[in-house]
Amino acid sequence: MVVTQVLNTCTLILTYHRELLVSQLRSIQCILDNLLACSFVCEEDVEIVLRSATRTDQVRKILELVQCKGEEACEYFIYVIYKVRDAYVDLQPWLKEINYSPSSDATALSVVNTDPISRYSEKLRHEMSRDTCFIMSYGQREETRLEDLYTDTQMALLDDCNEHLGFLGSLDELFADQAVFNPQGEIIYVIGDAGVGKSILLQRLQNLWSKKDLQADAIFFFKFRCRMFSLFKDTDQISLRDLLFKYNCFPDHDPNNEVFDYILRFPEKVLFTFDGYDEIQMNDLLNAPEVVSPDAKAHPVQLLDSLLGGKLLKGSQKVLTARTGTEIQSTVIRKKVVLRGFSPAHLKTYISIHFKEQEHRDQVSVQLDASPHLCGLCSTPLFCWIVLKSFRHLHTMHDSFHLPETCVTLTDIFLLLCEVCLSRSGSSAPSLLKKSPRCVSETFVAGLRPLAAFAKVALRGMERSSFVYSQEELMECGLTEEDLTLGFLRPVGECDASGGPATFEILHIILHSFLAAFALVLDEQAAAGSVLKFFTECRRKREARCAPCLSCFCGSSKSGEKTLFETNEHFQFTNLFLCGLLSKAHAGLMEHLVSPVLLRKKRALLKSYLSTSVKSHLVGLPHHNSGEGQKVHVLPNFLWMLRCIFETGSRDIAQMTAKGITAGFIKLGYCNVFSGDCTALNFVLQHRQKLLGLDMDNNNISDYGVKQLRPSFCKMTIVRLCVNHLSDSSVEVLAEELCKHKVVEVLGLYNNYITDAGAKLVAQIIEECPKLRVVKIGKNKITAVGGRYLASAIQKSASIFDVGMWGNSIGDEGAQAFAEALRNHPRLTNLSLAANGITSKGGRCLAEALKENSVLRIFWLVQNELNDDAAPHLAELVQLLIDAALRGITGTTEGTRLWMR
Ligand SMILES: Nc1ncnc2c1ncn2[C@@H]1O[C@H](COP(=O)(O)OP(=O)(O)OP(=O)(O)O)[C@@H](O)[C@H]1O
Repeated sequence: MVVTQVLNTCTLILTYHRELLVSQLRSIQCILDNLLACSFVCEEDVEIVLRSATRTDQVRKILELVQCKGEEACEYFIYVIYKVRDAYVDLQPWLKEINYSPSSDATALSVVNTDPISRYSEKLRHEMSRDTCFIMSYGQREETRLEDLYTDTQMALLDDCNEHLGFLGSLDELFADQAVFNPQGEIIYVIGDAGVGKSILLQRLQNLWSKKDLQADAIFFFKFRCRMFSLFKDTDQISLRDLLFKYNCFPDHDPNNEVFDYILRFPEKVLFTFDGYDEIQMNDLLNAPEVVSPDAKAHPVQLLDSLLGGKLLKGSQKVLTARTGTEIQSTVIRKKVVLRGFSPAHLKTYISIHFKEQEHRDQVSVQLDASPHLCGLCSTPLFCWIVLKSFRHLHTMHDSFHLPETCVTLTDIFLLLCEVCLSRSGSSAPSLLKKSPRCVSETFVAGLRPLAAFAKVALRGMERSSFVYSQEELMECGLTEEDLTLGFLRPVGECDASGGPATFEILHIILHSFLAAFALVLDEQAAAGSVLKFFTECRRKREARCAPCLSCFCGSSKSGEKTLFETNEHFQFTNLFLCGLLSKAHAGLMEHLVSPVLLRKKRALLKSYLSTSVKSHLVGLPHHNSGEGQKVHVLPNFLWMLRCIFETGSRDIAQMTAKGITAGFIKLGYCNVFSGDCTALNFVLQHRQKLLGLDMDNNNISDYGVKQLRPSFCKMTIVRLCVNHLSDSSVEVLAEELCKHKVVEVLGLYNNYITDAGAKLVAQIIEECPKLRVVKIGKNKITAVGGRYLASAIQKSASIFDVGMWGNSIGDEGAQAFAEALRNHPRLTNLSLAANGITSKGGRCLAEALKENSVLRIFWLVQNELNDDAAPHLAELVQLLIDAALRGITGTTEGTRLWMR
């Protein structure tokens, strides 16, 4: 401070702090540019400075120069350091130390930021804005702006055990501390099913950052698609610098490597996005040592591994996306977000963004409302996009186009997409006056040549697990230049690592799978049996899969054998579409494209394969006995089997599967079941004669899924739908069905969005279903009103024995109602009223009621607002209970201690 007062002129300040400035001042060019622009120095001065060999000498020269020019030049020198913060980050503490505040003379002068770091940041923003402002659309003819079409989706936060922690309110919250379960971890891990919008979410982040609208402290943003890493040869070796600059953008005018140095010094200012980690392919390279030096050359996958594992650029911010089910080491994860697709409200918004005309909005909404199954499919943004796009296109082309109805399959949706692409070939803009009748088979027959060629391309890619094609390869498969604009492909500039000719990929990986399936069906040359090649591949991979992992990122592979990391979902999708294309429902169309005899042969082969594998799968499932009878926890492959069976539409196989489930209780918990899958499940369960328990906890079935399961509830003894985003409208369906059939024994609805209206319906189920023993309805949105309905129903029920109400807000009024229910209840043994906002008033009522209850054994009251007032009353009853969990009582009196016993 004393020094600052003495050194009251900038000239003296520079003299006094010369040593520090010489050692810390970087970005010489920016200082020189500004001194020159304001005429404090001339061109010749600049030349003299730049002639010095080292940076430190250059700084010395500059200091001499400005001090020679006088006080004004010295102050301007400091002012530049003050204004261009990013470039002179090291000197910011020094400015504080000297208490610098610019004079009005200095602020009258302008400062231009010509610092390489800021310039590079600007360049990155500019290129990122250009690359991210459009959303994928059909072909290269039509483009939609991201900001016009982007709609929020449900982004759920998970903890390290995959327990639901609520939703993200906005994308900015992605970087907030909320739900961080491992502060040492650096990766924000975003997972979700195929087509749920992971890539679009990253695109949105990139676009926001490019416009400086993202609340993340990042000067640089590097985006990578994991798919690009499969384009490198095994022998390729590159440096981290090349990985960053060659595959994003190159820093101009940076002779002293300042940008890269900055990145190494301040990795926390760098944000990375890596899209599609499930597509990373592992190979022998992974046994090579990890990369720890930023100067070393290594295979790009190793660099990726080291970046993700924090061995390189430790402290950088990283968002990684992958398909659900892709496991990575939890120690590197900071927080986890799972994308759940569109909620009904999002869907409405998306429809209104898509259609400007009210008439179209209404038509689509009416058609969707009539089909919960289609709505379920449309909760996945990709499927929704196809459905709405197809509607718009086909509606303008043809007289009366309706969306597919009740039993729409994924094959139907992708056939629609192909129809749209093919109907665009050679067609002029659709005219409102000249609408033609729609004939699907005609469109496909007319477009068969390009369709078969695209299918061939897709099959090739699928066989070699590489999804990027050169124009040459496309031509080899029979495509013409004109075909490329049909809409099946999109260019992928960023994968063009070597600056070579353009490369392309199929619009979306699921369309890729669909086209590969089409190729298998169309192929008249290969043996009919080869149609099953990807089923075999999936089985092989299932059997071979052992701890798949990147070397340091996911633990090391012990076997040393060539292990594949990628999920085999694209094969599973190909199989699924194969089932659809060979189904009887599509025979009418396919017979126009392939010989009917061959088609029948392939169908028979597929059917026989499916039957055999369903049988062996079901026999092989691990059964175990539980209090609720024989139970079987199905494996994820079971879900794919159900999906395939549904696509075939084969009642025989569905019947056989239903019979093959010998256990009385199947667990499909944490199986990633989404609402669209419920139709497939229902398709099989319809054929089941015997009663069945079904545990679907922790999935994403939503109200649409429950509606799809409606016909199956008649045989369900156990209905567990906890953590599934259900609202009261699901409970309406349940109440109708369960009360009609009265076989239900266990009802699990924990952690959904059920309100008092839903609670009233659950109360009806309790009253009307005489076998109902267990009801779990905790963590919903039930208040005293709903609490009273439930308590009154429980009071009347002679069968109910276990009730979980934890985490609602029934308060004292609700507690009073439960107290009444407890009084002399003949069977209620377990009750949880924890975390319900109950105070001592409610506690005293419960205590009084307990005096007249001799059966309650487990009673949870933790996390309420009881205090010592209630304690003595309840305490004397503790002895009666086996496990009275009554913590949460405040106060330190004798009563409390008694109570805590
Ligand atoms: N939030 C969104 N708003 C509007 N449209 C979306 C949104 N998310 C996805 N879409 C639509 O769905 C399509 C597929 O999304 P995207 O490619 O991001 O899915 P994904 O989860 O990355 O799929 P995959 O795992 O199969 O690669 C997008 O091209 C877009 O048309």
